[in-house]
Amino acid sequence: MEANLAQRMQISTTWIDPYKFPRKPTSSLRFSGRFKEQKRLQVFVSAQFRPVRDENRHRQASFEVSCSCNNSQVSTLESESLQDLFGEEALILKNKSQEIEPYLNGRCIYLVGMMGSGKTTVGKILSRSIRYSFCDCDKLVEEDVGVPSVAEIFEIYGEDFFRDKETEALEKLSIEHRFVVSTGGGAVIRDENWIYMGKGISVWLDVPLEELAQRIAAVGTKSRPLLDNEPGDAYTTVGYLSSKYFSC
Ligand SMILES: Nc1ncnc2c1ncn2[C@@H]1O[C@H](COP(=O)(O)OP(=O)(O)OP(=O)(O)O)[C@@H](O)[C@H]1O
Ligand SMILES: O=C(O)C1=C[C@@H](O)[C@@H](O)[C@H](O)C1
Repeated sequence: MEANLAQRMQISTTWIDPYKFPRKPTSSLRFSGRFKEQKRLQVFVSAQFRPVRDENRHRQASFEVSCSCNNSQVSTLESESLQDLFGEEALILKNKSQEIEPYLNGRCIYLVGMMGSGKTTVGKILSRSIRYSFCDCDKLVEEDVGVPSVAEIFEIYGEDFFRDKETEALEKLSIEHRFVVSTGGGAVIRDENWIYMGKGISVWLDVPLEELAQRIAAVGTKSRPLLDNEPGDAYTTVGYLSSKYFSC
């Protein structure tokens, strides 16, 4: 943040109950600043440590700071480079995205794909490469509803409510520029969502079923309401949903 802007801010800080916030930050601060009389800008900063293991199974700590403005996540900084995690693939993605950047004219990019297809991973690398902000649509909905996870929103209010909120979030994003948006796995099922996503460019991450099932089985389905409610193993469930959402 520019120094002169920071100087003009009246900063108040509040510790936030991590259980009420979707990202479950280790610690967080809320700043709010008043510019002139009418304009009010709220910036939310959250920080979290994530333990990760490298290929030799050494533990490493990764530190992430993200910043939201008017309930939209506007930037994320991570101490650990995602590029290191995905090596050559990340480099190819970075080079390709820099090639297309001049043709984007600031239009948003919407990543669509099944749960676990890599929308967040790819989105973060892509946004950094083309100097866009990264935004996770599920997180926008969680913040809007004030419930910390998609799974809980489904449980408390049901899927239709979640989908309505998702459509609202996409509508708000549709007037933005320079965002890479990771959409919810099921965002593709509503025609209305395509009208909003059509303002930008949508990219489908089409991952083979076997790979998806492995990724999902690795972390379990507890936090994934749609997958958790389906009978059968990860492969069967992913196959069923994938054909429901993405069969052409
Ligand atoms: N190209 C890749 N190669 C191998 N693993 C990957 C790749 N991309 C993502 N992953 C892994 O797959 C898992 C899911 O990735 P990610 O969270 O990015 O998917 P997503 O589409 O955002 O999922 P969600 O439905 O939770 O939003 C993560 O554990 C991630 O590390
Ligand atoms: O994790 C899940 O099961 C889901 C998350 C959201 O992306 C939703 O869009 C999806 O339909 C279900």
